[in-house]
Amino acid sequence: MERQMSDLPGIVITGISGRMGRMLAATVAASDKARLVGAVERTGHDWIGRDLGEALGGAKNGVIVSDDPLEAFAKAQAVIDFTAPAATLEFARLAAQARAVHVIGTTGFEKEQIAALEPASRHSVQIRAGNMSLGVNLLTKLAKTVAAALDADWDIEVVEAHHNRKVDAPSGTALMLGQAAAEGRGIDLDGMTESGRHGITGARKHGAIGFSAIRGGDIVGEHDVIFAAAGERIVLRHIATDRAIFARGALRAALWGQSQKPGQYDMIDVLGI
Ligand SMILES: NC(=O)C1=CN([C@@H]2O[C@H](COP(=O)(O)OP(=O)(O)OC[C@H]3O[C@@H](n4cnc5c(N)ncnc54)[C@H](O)[C@@H]3O)[C@@H](O)[C@H]2O)C=CC1
Ligand SMILES: O=C(O)C1=N[C@H](C(=O)O)C[C@H](O)C1
Repeated sequence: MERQMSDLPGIVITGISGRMGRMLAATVAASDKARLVGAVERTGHDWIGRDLGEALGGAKNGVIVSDDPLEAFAKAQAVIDFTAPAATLEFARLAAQARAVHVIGTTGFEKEQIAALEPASRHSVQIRAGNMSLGVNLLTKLAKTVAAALDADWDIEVVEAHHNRKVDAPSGTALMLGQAAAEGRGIDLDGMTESGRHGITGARKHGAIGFSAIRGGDIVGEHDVIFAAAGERIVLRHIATDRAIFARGALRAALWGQSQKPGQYDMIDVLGI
């Protein structure tokens, strides 16, 4: 029997006017596996109450931009959320109330905020990753493998570059890569991190994992994991040239989440790698 449009999982996108919100709107609209049923922005934004298609500069699509997340989530099977940490904490609670899958792309969380996401995952599927692309998730595996093969005489440095509007550092991806390297080396990343070097810093701490951030122009996202030893260097690199890779990953997660039990997941779970 042919599948009706209304049988497809309904998706709500939060932060709809943002860089990722717009990319997600295009990705869901182009998909034959999901349909857009809601779009959320912060209260006071000038898109609230407007037809999304028109707000994006095209034809009407019948989705009205809302600042009432609970009402929007109640109509959806999944929420795709690339906003800001405080907003995502609230959306986690509301997604759990609506029993909707919550795909979290937001980065820049404090440790306590990550812990505060857990209670909602007892009632909803929560999928969170600092990077939703296949390439970066594969790179975390490689970083872990390389770190496991090398001793602490190989200095590990994570260098990331992003556009000049990015508000958090190190990037969520850099933290994923640093965490993977720490796991490979069998150390706790906390207490073994070096970042923001400036002035007379003293020599590099033996065994530390370093983080550096570049911000400029319209760089979508670039990450190097450098393993540097006396006389040689290994560099693992990912370059994102199109935000569509993150949006496609997020939509894939939203669909995958439809058949999972409540709990916390990441993109490694989704991709099965
Ligand atoms: N995990 C991944 O693969 C990726 C993650 N990101 C992360 O996604 C987040 C957003 O990135 P961009 O789209 O570049 O930022 P952006 O600043 O362009 O968009 C964020 C949007 O969220 C909206 N927003 C903030 N608070 C809100 C609230 N309470 N209710 C509704 N909307 C709210 C803002 O108004 C804005 O439109 C960042 O944390 C970024 O690091 C970005 C790209 C890929
Ligand atoms: O803010 C961005 O743009 C990006 N954020 C994510 C991160 O913090 O790593 C993913 C990607 O690099 C783009």
